[in-house]
Amino acid sequence: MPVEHRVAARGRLRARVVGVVAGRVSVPGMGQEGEGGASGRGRCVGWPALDERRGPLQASLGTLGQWLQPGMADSAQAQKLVYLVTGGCGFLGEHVVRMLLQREPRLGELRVFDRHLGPWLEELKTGPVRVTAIQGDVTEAHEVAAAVAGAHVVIHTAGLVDVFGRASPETIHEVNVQGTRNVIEACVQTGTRFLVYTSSMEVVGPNTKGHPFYRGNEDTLYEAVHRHPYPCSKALAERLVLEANGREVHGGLPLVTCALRPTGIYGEGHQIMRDFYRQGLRLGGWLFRAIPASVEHGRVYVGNVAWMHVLAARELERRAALMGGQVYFCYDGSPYKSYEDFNMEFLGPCGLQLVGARPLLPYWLLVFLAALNALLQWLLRPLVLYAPLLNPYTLAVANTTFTVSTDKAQRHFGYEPLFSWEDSRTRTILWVQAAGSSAQ
Ligand SMILES: NC(=O)C1=CN([C@@H]2O[C@H](COP(=O)(O)OP(=O)(O)OC[C@H]3O[C@@H](n4cnc5c(N)ncnc54)[C@H](O)[C@@H]3O)[C@@H](O)[C@H]2O)C=CC1
Ligand SMILES: CC(C)CCC[C@@H](C)[C@H]1CC[C@H]2[C@@H]3[C@H](O)CC4=CC(=O)CC[C@]4(C)[C@H]3CC[C@]12C
Repeated sequence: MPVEHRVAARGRLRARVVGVVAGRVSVPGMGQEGEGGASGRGRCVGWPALDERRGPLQASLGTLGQWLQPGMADSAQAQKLVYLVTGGCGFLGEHVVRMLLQREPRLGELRVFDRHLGPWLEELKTGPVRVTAIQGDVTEAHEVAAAVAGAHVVIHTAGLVDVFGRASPETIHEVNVQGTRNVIEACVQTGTRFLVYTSSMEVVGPNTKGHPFYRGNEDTLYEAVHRHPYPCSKALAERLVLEANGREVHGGLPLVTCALRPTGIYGEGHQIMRDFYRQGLRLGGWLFRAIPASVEHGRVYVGNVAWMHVLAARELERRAALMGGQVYFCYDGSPYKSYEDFNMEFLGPCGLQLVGARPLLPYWLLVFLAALNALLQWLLRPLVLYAPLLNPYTLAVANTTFTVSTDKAQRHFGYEPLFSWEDSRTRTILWVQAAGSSAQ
């Protein structure tokens, strides 16, 4: 393990740096001109309203020239940048970290900030890029500020992803909303100008009424009403990020922010996929259909989500006027299918079978079982954490069509999926097989 030491950051800020390793840089990406678009707004039932802290420059987005620091365009090729990835050791975060090291030619230093640092960071020891592992908590403003100080770009992907009732609503709110507020304030205090936030499709829906969202885009009208703490927190945090666009940061220049909204992410490291696989193995290779095949669920490969983050972060500087304050769904060529049929694309080749062309249990019984699980969770909470996959919220999400069809990220910053559906599928199958065999 690396030797623990402390570094002084700007002013009186201090960060806990637990390791410095280096990685590799390779192939550059791309980018092209695009046009403007709209961002979505959700409503959380039973949650506090946001502080109305709008930046002074928000209403007056300038021309590209106004956003560039003097000489930036000329020195763009030569300038090496410091990136910070919060949540860099999570499922998505690890892919973002690796993608930056492989595909961001201007990367000079990569800071990986997470509550729990992964041992795989040690692998990144060779190569020209300095990788700084920072163990920290986004809910601690001083830790965030110390990590952000001196960074050019922040990719804020840290979050508490919990739709199963493992964490309290207050904790989810604290990490996802206050954590995001801390990241924004740190950017403002320390002069960091570019912030990419990992939002979620859950910011839009499915809503509490179970309305379908069919091939929707960023401009599709949809009644976004949330009750569950996770989508509420993501919606509030996304709003904070978008409203922070244009705020003046230390040094006088405007903050530029955007939010990326993945649908259900799959790929190497996807815990729920691994859990389904293990459950199937325990049941002798069978899984039982619970949701009608006609309910389509949007899914996106983790490598493409990571690639979209890298491109968005890169292009925020050049296309600030266009991208600032915008939201983008994350999409790729993954087929539209029901949650279970989609999982079978990977679990099938691993030897599992999905039983039933139609759900084996009537829907009312699933609703009853989900409600029973919720009741048991509440009753048992003082004694033990009971958090099964099936609860009223997950059932509603799984049972509501939610698919996106958009090219906004392509138009605004030249995003094209880096991995084809075939590649994404093969990579995921190989990972499921390896993860499954390591569980035996
Ligand atoms: N998994 C999915 O299908 C989707 C995820 N997202 C969003 O993507 C982001 C990443 O999600 P995943 O990688 O799936 O989750 P994950 O749980 O694998 O990763 C989250 C990371 O954040 C870190 N983290 C949590 N609380 C923290 C804190 N207080 N301080 C510092 N680090 C903290 C965790 O240690 C973890 O490494 C989240 O913001 C999530 O809301 C959005 C859409 C879909
Ligand atoms: C047994 C049930 C009938 C099936 C359970 C499946 C569920 C566990 C999952 C179905 C849909 C998933 C969610 C969806 O992909 C959207 C998400 C976006 C996020 O930002 C976080 C994760 C999630 C909420 C994801 C969670 C698991 C499902 C509810």
